[in-house]
Amino acid sequence: MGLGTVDSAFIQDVEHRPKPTISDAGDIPLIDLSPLLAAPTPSGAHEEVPPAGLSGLVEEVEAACRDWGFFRVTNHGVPTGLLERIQLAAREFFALPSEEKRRVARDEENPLGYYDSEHTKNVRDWKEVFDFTVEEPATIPSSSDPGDERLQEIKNQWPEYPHEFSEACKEYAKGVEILAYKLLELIALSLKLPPKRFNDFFKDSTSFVRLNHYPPCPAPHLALGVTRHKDAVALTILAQDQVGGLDVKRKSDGEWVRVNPIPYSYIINVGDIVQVWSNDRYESVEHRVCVNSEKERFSIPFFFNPSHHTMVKPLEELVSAEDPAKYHEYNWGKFFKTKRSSNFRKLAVENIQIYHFRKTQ
Ligand SMILES: O=C(O)CCC(=O)C(=O)O
Ligand SMILES: [Fe+2]
Repeated sequence: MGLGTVDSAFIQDVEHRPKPTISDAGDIPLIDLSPLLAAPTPSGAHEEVPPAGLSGLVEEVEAACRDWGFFRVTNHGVPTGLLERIQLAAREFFALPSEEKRRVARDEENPLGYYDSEHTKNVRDWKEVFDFTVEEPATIPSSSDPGDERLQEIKNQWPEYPHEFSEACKEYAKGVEILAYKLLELIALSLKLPPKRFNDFFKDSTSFVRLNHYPPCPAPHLALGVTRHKDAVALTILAQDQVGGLDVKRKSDGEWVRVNPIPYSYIINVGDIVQVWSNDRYESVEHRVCVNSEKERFSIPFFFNPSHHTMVKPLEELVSAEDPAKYHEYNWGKFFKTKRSSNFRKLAVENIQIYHFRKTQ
């Protein structure tokens, strides 16, 4: 990071390097959530039928999740001031000298804090990150070993500078979590389920927020800010700045398309957990981040995750004799622990993925 030349650990294989031009994902759905402010909230519904004012919105969410796995939202209710405050805190934190940032570095024991050497698909990402959980502390398994039932409390590591940092982070997380629950309820309704069908899974959540900083890169045609990947989570709620660089693999034709920034909107994507719960009705879609040689970029994903003890499997209501469960169940905590410990270093093999739980048909 910050090297004049690019270390070979960052270099992508030829087929995964970004092309010089990319088309804009202009047709990615943009959903106006204002009906949520005017009509009863999704939680006002007690049945699988959305309240009158929300049925159009639920249909839009259904189409977006089915056709794209990605959408953007406006009028989402997260106060602008919360986003501006955490963006400023992130900018100030990443501008600190490296030794200062390393005082809150993650290590093998604690997966939270600062980190600049993540490998996605065994290629190093051109970025530095800071992770914190929404619940403080959060509980996860101590080991990825399925026979080991011990648990571990993971604690946020807050830096001394900037002084406002932890406050800005905590308040932002609380604000976005409200939006996360609204989206979860809309997604439940869109699958013809009661709006709170998923809510219990999120008590004692393992949700976390990541601050991403992508410094200018001298070789943006060779490296990526984040290598192509799918999010292992339930839902991601992403704030990106005005620089741009997020690419989504469009389902209709498999082309990479750029999600250009719209100020104060959020980018939502369904993760692997929703894919499994919905028995593949909604797929978790591949995405990546391109970097550029002039501008640094910041982004802030909120990863909405269930409790560690959640057993993830296709929902009973969505499977039938004609449409049997496509996945074996897996324990979210063990999955998370395996993924978090293995992305700490370059591996000789691929990291854990949900298709390892797919049933052969
Ligand atoms: O920076 C972005 O736009 C997206 C980052 C991302 O995909 C991730 O952190 O999982
Ligand atoms: Fe992602």
